[in-house]
Amino acid sequence: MPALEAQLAIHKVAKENAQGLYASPPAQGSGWQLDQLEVGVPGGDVLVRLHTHIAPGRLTAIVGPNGAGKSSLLATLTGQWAPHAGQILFDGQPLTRWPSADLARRRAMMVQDGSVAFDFTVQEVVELGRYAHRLQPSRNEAAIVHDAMAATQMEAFAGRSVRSLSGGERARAHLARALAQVWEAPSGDQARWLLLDEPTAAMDLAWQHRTMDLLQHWAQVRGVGVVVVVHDMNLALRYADDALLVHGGGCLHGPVGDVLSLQTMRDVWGVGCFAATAPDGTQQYLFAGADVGMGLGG
Ligand SMILES: Nc1ncnc2c1ncn2[C@@H]1O[C@H](COP(=O)(O)OP(=O)(O)OP(=O)(O)O)[C@@H](O)[C@H]1O
Repeated sequence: MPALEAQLAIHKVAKENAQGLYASPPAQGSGWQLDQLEVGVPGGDVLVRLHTHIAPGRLTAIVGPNGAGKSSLLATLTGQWAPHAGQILFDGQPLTRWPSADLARRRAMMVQDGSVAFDFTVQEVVELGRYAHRLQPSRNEAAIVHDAMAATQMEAFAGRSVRSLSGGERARAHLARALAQVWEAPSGDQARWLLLDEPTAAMDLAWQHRTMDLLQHWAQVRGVGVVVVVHDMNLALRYADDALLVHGGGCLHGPVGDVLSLQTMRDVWGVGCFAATAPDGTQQYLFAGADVGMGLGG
């Protein structure tokens, strides 16, 4: 079995191998250094062990089965949950030493549950993204809010109660809020980050692709680090640079095509899968259903 395939026998190695394909994380620097990190629900068991580095300017897809710990990892990256063990360094400094106001200007989060406590309009929700900048506002505050709504085509909904929106529209409003929060670099050339938990889950096919395309653009052109939880392997294969697969208590982190191999589909999800190449050369998968091996039904 080739070395890569051996590493991707996930269920056999995950518990021992918390490193993945990026087995030697670079020395402290920009981005997220996950140093012998153990993630879990506060007071609960450890769900995932990780030792890796997430670099800015790349789109990293977090993938894995339901309940594997993807949202728990994001909650730990944002500092909402403390790690069970190990530490997180953000731009070389322990996350716990970062003042929350500084962090809020550098990274925006979009959670899975997009419900809001008050009856805010879409514009008010997007303006909330600018709250972190209230002490040092940009000269472009109004334009940023407008442009963030335009980026997700929500200008026409600006005055609508966010509670009245469909699931996909609400997701676009919250994405606009996150974009507004990190629209401009706060100072110098510091990288900004988007940490997004299944932003495309409620979106139709077109918006799934528009959203991932937008995020890829932000990573490639603006140098923003994008960490996004997705369940759609074809979205990950098409738009992500890297995949961080969370499974069986460990993780595999590496170039998306290496991590999300045909073997991974079978080993982790038990789903038969065929590769097809799109006209633009992107590898995509056709799924043959659960536990059917390589047969296409019948
Ligand atoms: N607040 C909580 N209290 C108790 N258990 C929790 C809590 N939040 C999550 N869990 C449990 O921790 C495990 C990991 O949950 P998490 O939401 O991180 O998974 P996930 O990989 O994001 O799953 P999904 O793909 O379904 O969104 C699950 O078994 C879940 O039931």
